[in-house]
Amino acid sequence: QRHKFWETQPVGQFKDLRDTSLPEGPIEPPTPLSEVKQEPYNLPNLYEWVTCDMNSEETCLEVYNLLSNNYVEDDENMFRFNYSKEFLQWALHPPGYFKTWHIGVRVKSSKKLVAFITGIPAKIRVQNEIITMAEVNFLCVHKKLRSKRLAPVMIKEVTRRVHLENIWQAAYTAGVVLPTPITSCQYWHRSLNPKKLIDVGFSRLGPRMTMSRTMKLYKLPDSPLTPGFRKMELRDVPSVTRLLKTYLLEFVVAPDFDEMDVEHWIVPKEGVVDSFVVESQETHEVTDFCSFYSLPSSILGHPNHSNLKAAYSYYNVATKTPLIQLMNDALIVAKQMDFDVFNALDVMHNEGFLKELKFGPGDGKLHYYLYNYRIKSMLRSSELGLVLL
Ligand SMILES: COc1cccc(CC(=N)NC(=O)c2cccnc2OC2CCNCC2)c1
Repeated sequence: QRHKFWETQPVGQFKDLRDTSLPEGPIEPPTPLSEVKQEPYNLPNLYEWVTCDMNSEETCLEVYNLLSNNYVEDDENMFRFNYSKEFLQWALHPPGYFKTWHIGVRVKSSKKLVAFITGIPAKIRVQNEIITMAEVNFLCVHKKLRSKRLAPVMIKEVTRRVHLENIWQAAYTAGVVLPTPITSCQYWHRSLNPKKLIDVGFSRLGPRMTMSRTMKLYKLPDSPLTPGFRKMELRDVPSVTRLLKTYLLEFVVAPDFDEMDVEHWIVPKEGVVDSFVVESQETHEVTDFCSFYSLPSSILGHPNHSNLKAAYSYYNVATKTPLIQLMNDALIVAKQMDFDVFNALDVMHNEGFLKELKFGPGDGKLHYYLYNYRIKSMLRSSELGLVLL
């Protein structure tokens, strides 16, 4: 019964892991567009497909509410991701996006939105191949409709609509192990507001630690320490793009960003994504940058806290400033912006700062997957240069 659905899909199968004769690359060839199923997959009778226009305030609010009440929770069901409306519009409207890849399911009678799944196009390099893929995200089925096998049909429908745009690969993450991860990342948390994190049960007081000792342990300076550290601006896009493109070449799987992508994904958007550059005081060139996105979580059933303000490490490139110093400044500004916690995966060069900057390991893993693309063997998480939202 395990992976009944995934055993039918063009993804690396566990049984193939031993078979090193299988070539790296697409598992199935593209289908002629005329042979791609033209009509949507069948849904159970009571439900209908809908394309969600995220530029519509009303629809965006429906999607926000569905996710806010039914999306991913931590393993102990104490927290649930609470993506903001502005974040969802940012995440789903990158250059070249397709409205038809923002897919909802409504109850025919009540028109209530009860499920959602999305794709966005992205140029991803795998080794030396640059492939236009779909990044699939926000798969959500209302709690009351679980184990009706809706998720497989949602995945088949987004795959069909991706195929109609002549795109044959996808990238996605999950907190569960499916056939077959290209890598599994450990996530790490750096306390910024330890008292609140302990109050809400996100963290626990260490052995032989008092609350005041803990608050002192995580205390940070009031402002960044690196000379020339400032908020990124639109005028920094060319230099940040050069820094990021060069840096990401170090990794086996990474996005191939151009200036339009950097303008969309990295230029600060209030309450959504923040980024900072280090501008050399002598040459005025940008030598480093760091960025993090804002993904709050609802705190479930707590008497006096309802929201956990969390920053998630995004893309960081240090060429002159030590990475540890750059990321310490990221922690300092995140604390200044009243974030409670700063999260990071052990991808790229992150392992180099996690312990030194007092991150603690989370209690789970985030697994990365490619659809219809086989790679020889699993990557080390430090070989991954892709951060999904
Ligand atoms: C603290 O509130 C939570 C609410 C729901 C789930 C989790 C645990 C968890 N699953 N965390 C992650 O997946 C995670 C941990 C560190 C960095 N990025 C992450 O996930 C990102 C990227 C994948 N899509 C969700 C956000 C925590």
